[in-house]
Amino acid sequence: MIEVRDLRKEYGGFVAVEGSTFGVDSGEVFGVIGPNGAGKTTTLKAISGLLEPTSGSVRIGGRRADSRETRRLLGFLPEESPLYEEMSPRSYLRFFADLYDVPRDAADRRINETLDRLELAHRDRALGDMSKGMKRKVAIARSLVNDPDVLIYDEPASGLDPLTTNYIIEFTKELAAEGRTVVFSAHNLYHVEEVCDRVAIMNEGRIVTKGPLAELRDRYGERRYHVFTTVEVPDATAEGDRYRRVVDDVEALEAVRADAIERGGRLDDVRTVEPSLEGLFLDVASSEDRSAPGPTEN
Ligand SMILES: Nc1ncnc2c1ncn2[C@@H]1O[C@H](COP(=O)(O)OP(=O)(O)OP(=O)(O)O)[C@@H](O)[C@H]1O
Repeated sequence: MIEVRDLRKEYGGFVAVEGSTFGVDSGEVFGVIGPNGAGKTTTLKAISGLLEPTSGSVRIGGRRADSRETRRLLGFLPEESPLYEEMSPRSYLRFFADLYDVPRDAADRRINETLDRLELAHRDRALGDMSKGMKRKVAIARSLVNDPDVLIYDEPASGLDPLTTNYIIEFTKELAAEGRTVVFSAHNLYHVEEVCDRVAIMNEGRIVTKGPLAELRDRYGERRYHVFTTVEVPDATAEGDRYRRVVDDVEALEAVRADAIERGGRLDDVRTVEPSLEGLFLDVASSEDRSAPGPTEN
């Protein structure tokens, strides 16, 4: 659905994005993650046809990102979305539906449905009097007025309280489950972990790695085992009436079991702890420093 090839964007002489290549399949949720200034917004704006690449190409459904046809099937949620403060959500959304030539009846139906799904009350109150979370929901509703197949969401839940953040993440999942393709940027890695099928990790304008999260975890993250025993074993910490030892592999786990039996106890429980994306990101960044691995294919 989305094909980004060798994307490069310079601002003046400054290279903000360089050599970005990736594809996003129809119905997929793809995360672009990385620290501030990594080039996420620039990438998302280029996909949305709002920024012309210095070189390279972006194609959506086989067409140029900045073509009229593409614009009709795309919904963009900017990182900061200034709303017209004196307008109500309803009049604001009608205004954008008009820009897309959505017939008034269909527009009103869609606006009501979307605001219902987003549980947004006070549809006729001025936007200026609304909370940050409510405004973000209106901006999300705006990205849906043309019923787009492709959604490009720049930090959709940034700076919101945990409840609203969770709500927006769940809503994004629903949009993907309806078959829409979603490209999503975040620097809070927890959000990405919740929603994305695959991710590209960016740093200083380049994609340092990309792929399914599980694969990136296998490549970079370390899985650990938390082993619980009924008796004290070396290097274990007491936890209630049990002892816990953290090990890296199955061999070490077996050794803890043997230690427990030797001391007259037994293995009580084992929990596998997957590395968090946060840890994974640090691993990728540090292996970049050491060996600068090239980006992998899709
Ligand atoms: N219009 C511009 N003119 C000059 N430099 C720019 C412009 N827009 C972005 N940059 C620079 O390009 C780099 C990438 O910016 P971009 O906004 O794409 O990063 P980002 O990963 O989205 O960061 P953040 O998480 O802070 O939003 C940054 O160093 C930024 O300062």
